[in-house]
Amino acid sequence: MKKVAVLGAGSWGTALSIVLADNGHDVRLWTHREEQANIINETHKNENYLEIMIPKKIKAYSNLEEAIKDVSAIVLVVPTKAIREVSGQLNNILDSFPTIIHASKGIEPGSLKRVSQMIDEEIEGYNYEDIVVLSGPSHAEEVALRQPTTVTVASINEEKSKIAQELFFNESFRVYTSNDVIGIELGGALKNIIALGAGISDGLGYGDNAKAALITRGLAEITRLGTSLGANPLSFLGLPGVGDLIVTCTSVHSRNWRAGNLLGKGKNLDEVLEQMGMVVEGVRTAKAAYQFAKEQDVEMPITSGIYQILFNDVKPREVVEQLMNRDKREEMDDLSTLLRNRYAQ
Ligand SMILES: NC(=O)C1=CN([C@@H]2O[C@H](COP(=O)(O)OP(=O)(O)OC[C@H]3O[C@@H](n4cnc5c(N)ncnc54)[C@H](OP(=O)(O)O)[C@@H]3O)[C@@H](O)[C@H]2O)C=CC1
Ligand SMILES: O=C(CO)COP(=O)(O)O
Repeated sequence: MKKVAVLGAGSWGTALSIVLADNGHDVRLWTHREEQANIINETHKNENYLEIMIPKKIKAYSNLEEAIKDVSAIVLVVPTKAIREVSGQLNNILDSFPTIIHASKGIEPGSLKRVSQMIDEEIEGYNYEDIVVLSGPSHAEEVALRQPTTVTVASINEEKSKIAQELFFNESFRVYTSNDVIGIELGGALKNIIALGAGISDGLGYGDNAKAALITRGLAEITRLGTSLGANPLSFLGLPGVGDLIVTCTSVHSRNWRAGNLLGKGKNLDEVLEQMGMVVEGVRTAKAAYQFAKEQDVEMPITSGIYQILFNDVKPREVVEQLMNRDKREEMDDLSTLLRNRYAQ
């Protein structure tokens, strides 16, 4: 049994706490709101985020220092926009270096940093190579019901990814390892943009053909950007790539899909975000990926179209028309060059 602190008591933090508690660990679920910690401890529910009973042995904390005392692992699972703030708070109170596993999916606009890079910048003295990312097709709602789920944990330090695999692995939560931190983080972050697109497509009344096109061509542009940033292209064929694209683009559980669906039905971004009440990571990540694509000189037409819908009030149908009328091309042209170059080395 290990002592583990899960920081972030939203849907995903709660679901991951349940996996850890099922595995016999002493789980401390930290929220930045004292009232929420009291409610969780009294009722064993976290109703705004998940409609399930939380095992009684999971204890909620609102005091960060108490929550992380003597833990061997910290699971950081706040929205990407809060990663720096929470990591900064940790920096002030950590007196040892437990294994840090993050499960957040996003890229920071402006700096274009991935989550592990932000953690590294905020926590002094922590070895970047030891940070672990957990990602994959995993709706919190299904994980909390112990439905079969598969994820990947990646770290440059193999020993750390094995520690994370051991912590979470059980009969309904199968965990693979990888050393491709860049690919695993980018796959999880960038698929949220495509999920917004899939929701928009459904909101416009388009069918399965359009969604399959978005998933497949979305994967192509994720792979283009990802490999230009140093990811292994094969990672995008795995759980945090294709797997997570399927799960978020085809499910009403996905907040990104739901937000896109409302946009497709004619609501504007402010109205959508107000209605959602939970984090929609694809919005900020679309801003970051649009900027990244320009910097890296990588073609990302779907991401660019979604950026135009989100931030420039371009009508979704106009974007669809632009996408369908782009210059004719061979399907695999740049991807085959990319794979040839990589494996010729
Ligand atoms: N839900 C899912 O199925 C999955 C989510 N993820 C990823 O996990 C991350 C978290 O998502 P999820 O749990 O779903 O999000 P939710 O919106 O469900 O919950 C976010 C939680 O973080 C808290 N929070 C927000 N800002 C801060 C802050 N500055 N300090 C401390 N806590 C803060 C929120 O508190 P408050 O209640 O006050 O707003 C809330 O408890 C995202 O990056 C998401 O992409 C990954 C896989 C699956
Ligand atoms: O990442 C997820 C499932 O793997 C959850 O996606 P949403 O944030 O769109 O709900």
